[in-house]
Amino acid sequence: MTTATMQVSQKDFEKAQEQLKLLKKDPGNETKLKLYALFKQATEGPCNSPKPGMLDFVKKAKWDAWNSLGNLSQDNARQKYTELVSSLISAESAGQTKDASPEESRHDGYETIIVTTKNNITKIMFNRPERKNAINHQMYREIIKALQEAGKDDSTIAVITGNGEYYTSGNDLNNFANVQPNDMEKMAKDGAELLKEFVSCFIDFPKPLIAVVNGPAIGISVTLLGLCDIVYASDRATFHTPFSQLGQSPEGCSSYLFPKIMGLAKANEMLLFNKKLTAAEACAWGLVTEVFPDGTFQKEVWERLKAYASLPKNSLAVSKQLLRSMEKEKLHAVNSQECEVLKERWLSDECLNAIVSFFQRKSKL
Ligand SMILES: CCCCC/C=C/CC(=O)SCCNC(=O)CCNC(=O)[C@H](O)C(C)(C)COP(=O)(O)OP(=O)(O)OC[C@H]1O[C@@H](n2cnc3c(N)ncnc32)[C@H](O)[C@@H]1OP(=O)(O)O
Repeated sequence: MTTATMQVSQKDFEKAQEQLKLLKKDPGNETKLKLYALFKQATEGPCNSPKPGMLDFVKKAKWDAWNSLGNLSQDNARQKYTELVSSLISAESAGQTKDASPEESRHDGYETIIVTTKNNITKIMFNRPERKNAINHQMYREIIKALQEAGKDDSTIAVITGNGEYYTSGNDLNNFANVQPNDMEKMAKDGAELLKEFVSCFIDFPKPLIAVVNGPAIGISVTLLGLCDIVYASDRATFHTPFSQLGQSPEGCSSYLFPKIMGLAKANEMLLFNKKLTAAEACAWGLVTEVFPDGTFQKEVWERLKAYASLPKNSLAVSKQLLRSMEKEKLHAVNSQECEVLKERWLSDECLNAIVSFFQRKSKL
């Protein structure tokens, strides 16, 4: 194609301006700035107005966009403007013929969790409903992998939830079963390392992380809520950290975060004395953001999350990181210390007796 045939007439340029007014969807600020700059260049030539002050954000963004076109000729600017409008019109009419809502894509390679992405949300769902979503070693590792991937994918937010009746019943007590006496120390050491890595992923997660607590939550699944950015709960959910009952000790940075969230007196009732909270209590104590009736829980929460996930992704990520950065070092230190204490706890008679008792069907929470 020669330059002559590529050239756009004044009439085409004017037609493009009319077509632009017919767009149904806002093309977004970046595209609007590009259109503005090309229009100015096409009609007035290279940027000739004085640079606005730093605090005049809108004028400065417009000026920057126009100025960035340098000495682009008016003909070329008209051409680019017309092409841009035409691509927006085509994209919109293609979008109208397709299903408006994007498909949910399922991520491969997971057995104990289901990982999907839709509407800029990556959802990580505990998926052992027949075991009340108890977290075995494989599930810890798969959640680590899923969080690492979600941290880097295109999603704006990530959500953790449970499949079925429970959110999760916490650590799978089978993680401690069938260990030969000679292997006990290794079991405790490996367990502490895995736990430390697992909790670190929550501390370091770079985007908003939201817990959608669909039912009862026990143990580590409750402590981790302190590391989530928002916690939505069904009114059927309960929150139970039975550490002393199990001869264990708090993890998930709860020994530091729970007193900050709910005050020391309340945290002590949960973390020392096994107090199980209703969803309403957990909300009043600051652990839960909002409680929804179970009948409308999924609909209300996902509608809200869809709206949140359409907010500017980078702004959300940097803001989350800013909020977390103040505490990050401290949280990693707390995590290390909690894992060290638990390593000893798992070798204690108090813990072993509680586990034997569970498997002999003598105790249930
Ligand atoms: C790397 C290691 C890191 C370790 C980090 C440490 C974390 C600490 C914690 O998370 S502490 C919390 C530990 N969790 C528990 O103690 C819960 C134990 N489970 C129960 O008390 C009950 O199962 C229940 C109250 C959750 C549910 O009771 P219900 O009667 O409604 O249902 P069942 O008991 O019949 O459950 C169905 C089957 O699922 C098995 N199961 C449920 N939860 C767990 C679990 N956490 N660990 C192991 N197994 C669990 C239950 O045994 C049933 O199995 P069965 O059908 O074979 O009998």
